[in-house]
Amino acid sequence: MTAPPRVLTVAGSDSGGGAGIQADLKTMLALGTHGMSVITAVTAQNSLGVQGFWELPVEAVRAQYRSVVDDIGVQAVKTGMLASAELVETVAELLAGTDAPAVVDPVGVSKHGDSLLAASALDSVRTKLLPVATVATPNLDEVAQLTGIEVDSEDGLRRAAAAVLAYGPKWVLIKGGHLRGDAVDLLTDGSEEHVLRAPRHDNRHTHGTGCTLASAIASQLAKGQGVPEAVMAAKEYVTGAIAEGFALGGGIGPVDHGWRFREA
Ligand SMILES: Nc1ncnc2c1ncn2[C@@H]1O[C@H](COP(=O)(O)OP(=O)(O)OP(=O)(O)O)[C@@H](O)[C@H]1O
Ligand SMILES: Cc1ncc(CO)c(N)n1
Repeated sequence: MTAPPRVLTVAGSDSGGGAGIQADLKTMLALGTHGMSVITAVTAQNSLGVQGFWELPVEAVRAQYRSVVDDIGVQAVKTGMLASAELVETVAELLAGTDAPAVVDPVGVSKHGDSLLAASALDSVRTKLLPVATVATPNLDEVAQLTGIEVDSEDGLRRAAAAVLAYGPKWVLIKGGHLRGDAVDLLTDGSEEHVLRAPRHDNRHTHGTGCTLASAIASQLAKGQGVPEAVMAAKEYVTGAIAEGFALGGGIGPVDHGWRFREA
C-alpha cells in the first residue's frame, strides 16, 4: 500500500476536540492525508470557552518538529495557536528551513473571545511568521489585530488582503466568516484574485471552522493541488462541515469533520 500524502499541524490541543490539533487531524483523515502533530500548547477547553492553557517549552516544540520532519518528511505544514513570541519565532525559523508549503492560520482569539496569543507576539507574527507563509488565513479579528484595519463589509476584504500581503505571505485568504450575509472569503497573491462565496448556514455550532479550513488547505496542497484549487476544495469541505455542525455541551458545538463519511 502506498503511503498517503503527509501533513503536519503545529498548533494547540483543544480538549473538547472541535478545534486545534484535534480538528486538524480529523480534517486530514477526512481528506485522505496522513496527519502528524507538533503540540505548542495544551488548552483546557470546551463548548463554553477556554478555561486555561499551558505552553510547551521551546525545546519540546523543536524536538517534535525535528522528529517528524527529519524521519517521516512533510508535504505541507499548517500552523495554528502559537501562544507566545518565543514560539512564533521558533516555528517561523523551522518553517523557513522546511521545503514544503506552509499554511499559517494566525490564531489570536477563540470564538468565545479568549486570547490564545500574547499581545507581545503580534510583532513576531507580522515580521517573522507571515513572511514564510505560502498562504495566510486570518479572520477579521486577526486582520484588525495585525493591521489595524476594521472590516465590516465585503468591500473591505480587498483592503485587508493588501495590508496582510504587505507582510510577505505569498497568498492571503481573508475569511469573512464573521460578516453578515453569505460566507465570503477573498484569496489573492496580489495579482490573481478569487472570491469564495458559500451560503451562510444558520448554525451556531461553528467551533473550529478556521482550524478546519486551514488544515483542509494544507491537505489539498500536500495532494499536489495549486493554491487556488486547494483553497476552493477546502472551502467546500468546511462549508459542508459547518452545515452539519452539532450540539455538544452547553455552548458552541463543533463542525462535523466526518460529514462526508456520514453522507456516504
Ligand atoms: N455560518 C457560516 N456558514 C457558512 N460558512 C461559514 C460560517 N461561519 C464561517 N464560515 C466560513 O468558515 C470559514 C472559517 O471562517 P471563520 O471566520 O469562522 O474562521 P475563524 O474565526 O478563524 O474560526 P475559529 O472559530 O476556528 O477561530 C470561512 O470560509 C468562513 O467563510
Ligand atoms: C487550541 C485552539 N486552537 C485554535 C482555536 C481557534 O479558535 C481554538 N479555539 N483552540
